Amino acid sequence: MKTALTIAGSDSSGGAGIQADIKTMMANGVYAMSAITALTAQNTTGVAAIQNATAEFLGQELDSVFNDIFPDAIKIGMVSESDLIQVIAGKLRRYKAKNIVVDPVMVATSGARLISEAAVDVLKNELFPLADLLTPNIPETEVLTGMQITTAEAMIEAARQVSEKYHCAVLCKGGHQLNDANDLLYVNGAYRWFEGKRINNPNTHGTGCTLSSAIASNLAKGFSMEESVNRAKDYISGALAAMLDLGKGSGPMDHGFAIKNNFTEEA
Ligand SMILES: Nc1ncnc2c1ncn2[C@@H]1O[C@H](COP(=O)(O)OP(=O)(O)O)[C@@H](O)[C@H]1O
Ligand SMILES: Cc1ncc(COP(=O)(O)OP(=O)(O)O)c(N)n1
Repeated sequence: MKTALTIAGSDSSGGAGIQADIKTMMANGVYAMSAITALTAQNTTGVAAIQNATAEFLGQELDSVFNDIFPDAIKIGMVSESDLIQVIAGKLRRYKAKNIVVDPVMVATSGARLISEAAVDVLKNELFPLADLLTPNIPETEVLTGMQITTAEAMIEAARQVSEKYHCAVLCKGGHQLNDANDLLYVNGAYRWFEGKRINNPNTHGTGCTLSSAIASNLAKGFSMEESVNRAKDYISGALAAMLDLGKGSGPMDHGFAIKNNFTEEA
């Protein structure tokens, strides 16, 4: 069985972060492992508190995973402080990690800031150069380029700039702002649109986490970057279309929609 590791924060309400990643990886047929960067006290209405792991402990989590079950792909999500980012970068280099997907999580849809101002530069300088794929949404792409992105052309130009600067593929997600649910992949000097029909579901908590871990799962299984994105788009569309409705705010998706079977039947 292929394996994937998520390095991210825990979401106590289970819709984003580590919990979304593990559910997604399982539904996409890979063995899921985790290194937790932070605990968040969070639900569908917002983030009440954040407790970061220490850099030393995060390092021990990563050593424990890499020295035993080597991950075929890695997804990196919320990492809020510079020292944690530096530990991750050091371990990825040391263990020669491959198929690295970095979701540059900055602000939750609920409005909570999930990375300190100071850590954004460390993320760019230390982690981005190790990534095979970056998956910023439009506000994150604006922070990374200093551009204002209001058109499809601006999305292409911004993705080009990020891809050339960090020598990796970039998937700029239009889900929250532009163009239906069309995302733009910029890879090796060329771009391709991945078109998604916008699903009229107000419950989109954890969409970014879910997409990036679905892509990592498919890279772990040996699919190309383009096919991994294609399959991940199909998966997230299915999870949104299942119309789960939980919580008082923007609720989670049904990550298990594709694996409903005898074990999920109710009495
Ligand atoms: N209502 C929707 N219908 C279909 N796809 C969506 C919808 N909202 C987001 N997506 C898709 O979910 C993925 C995550 O995008 P996005 O929500 O922008 O990420 P983030 O959570 O990082 O802001 C993208 O592929 C995006 O196109
Ligand atoms: C612990 C944790 N990590 C990441 C996020 C952000 O999730 P994301 O999928 O980018 O988007 P929203 O959930 O904000 O739609 C989070 N909330 N918590």
